Amino acid sequence: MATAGVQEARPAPLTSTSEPPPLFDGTTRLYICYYCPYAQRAWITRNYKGLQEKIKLIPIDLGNRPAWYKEKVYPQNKVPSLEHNGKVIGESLDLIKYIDANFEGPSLVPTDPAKKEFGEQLVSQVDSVTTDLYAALKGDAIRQASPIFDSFENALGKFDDGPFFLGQFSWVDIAYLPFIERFHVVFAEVFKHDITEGRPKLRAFIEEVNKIDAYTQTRFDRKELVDLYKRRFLPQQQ
Ligand SMILES: N[C@@H](CCC(=O)N[C@@H](CS)C(=O)NCC(=O)O)C(=O)O
Repeated sequence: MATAGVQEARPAPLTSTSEPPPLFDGTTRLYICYYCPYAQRAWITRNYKGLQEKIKLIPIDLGNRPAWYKEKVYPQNKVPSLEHNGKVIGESLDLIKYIDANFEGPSLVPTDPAKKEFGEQLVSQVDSVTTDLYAALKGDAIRQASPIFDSFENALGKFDDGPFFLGQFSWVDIAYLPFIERFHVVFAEVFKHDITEGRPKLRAFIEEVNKIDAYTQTRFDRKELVDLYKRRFLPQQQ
């Protein structure tokens, strides 16, 4: 298991010339890409539950993907996917819940009905929220994204027994965190705008997640992230 503060070794991504691992040999494998926010959700979940020894990380080079990944592992040809018990499951939001329900480690879904219901509501909105954030990058970014960051601030105020969306750290934080990380960094570096300014709960949230090793192990290099976003979403900023 990774020790606090020590970075777990990151194996080199598999490419079109890499041999497949010995598939369906009983090993549980999580196929990811280091910069993918969806894969990061499953990766944080695996780390938070302390499953570093039980779930092997298999990074894929999406730009030069091995053909066997689509043919033999995951026909949808996306990451993340999880090879477990002779089958392969995908979709990051489903995977958070699947890993939580099928492996040992601290539970990520609270039992309190009010928290459960609010959590389901927040997670059901995450795809449209992130779509709107990416759309904001193409327009008047700060003005368009501000109401979304305000909605995070409001949601973070709903439960007062901790700094996270449902008070204590949960699957909701994992669903939102890879995107909050990316937009926090990109707004700071590209637009010189601190999304936590005037949003103390969002600031506390970011401070607290940065103390969670399961997450910090998965963080993407700040400079590489900005370069990637400039190339992909902000060609006008290059
Ligand atoms: N809805 C999927 C989205 C996964 C996804 O789009 N992953 C991207 C990388 S960030 C991918 O694999 N793209 C490859 C492709 O679309 O060909 C999930 O939540 O798991």
